[in-house]
Amino acid sequence: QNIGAENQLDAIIKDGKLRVCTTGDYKPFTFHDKTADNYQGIDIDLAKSLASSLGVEAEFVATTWKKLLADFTTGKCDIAMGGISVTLERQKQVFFSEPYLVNGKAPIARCEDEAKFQSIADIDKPDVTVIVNPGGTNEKFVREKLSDAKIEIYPDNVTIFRQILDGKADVMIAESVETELQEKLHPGLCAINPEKPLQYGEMGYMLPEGAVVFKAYVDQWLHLAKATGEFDRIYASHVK
Ligand SMILES: O=C(O)C(=O)C[C@]1(C(=O)O)C=C[C@@H](O)C=C1
Repeated sequence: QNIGAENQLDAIIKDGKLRVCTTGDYKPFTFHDKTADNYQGIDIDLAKSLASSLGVEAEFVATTWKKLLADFTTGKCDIAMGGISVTLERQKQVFFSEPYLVNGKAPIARCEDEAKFQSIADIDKPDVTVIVNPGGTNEKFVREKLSDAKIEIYPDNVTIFRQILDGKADVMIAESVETELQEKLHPGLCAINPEKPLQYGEMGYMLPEGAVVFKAYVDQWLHLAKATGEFDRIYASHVK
């Protein structure tokens, strides 16, 4: 259905559901658990909290990093949540909520290589293989910053970290929150300087272009989630 932008909030309430586009491949924000057949993560819990504040159900709509913008701009969902970077390129076609996290791109590698990969220049060498998931800002970053290193595209952002451990690639450059979690999930991998990312980044929720009333609501809900400690509680339950 094509909802007039200014009526988005009313339409969601009337519809009884909040359709949330999410990729399900990005811990700790959005993860599709195949066995349990459900979505888990910081942004999944926050989506449920947003839906509940509206008195509606959250309905998760699967998307991919490649299809995210197309799925969103063709109206497959009301909001997109799950570790999405705010970019000016996307902002030309959509609105973003206020940013809810600041982090940025940082490397992760086998721990024995930590000293070898301290900077972009260290990584950008012909004998270094950088593995990257396609379609998002990780791919954009490595394509812009690396010219000599080998770039290997690997489609599954869930098993991608295992590839480094197995020696199929040397480094991945991802978001610092993610590298800090993945080093815990993969003993042998080390997040490299996550406190000093190689590039500044912010995460936000993707909203329909022009949906000013809905954006005002989401921003206020987010503000309250932060002010009341709900945001921190949800965050801490996924990042131990
Ligand atoms: O495109 C974005 O918004 C993202 O931040 C998503 C993105 C990516 O850049 O590919 C970020 C980190 C994860 O490793 C997976 C997905």
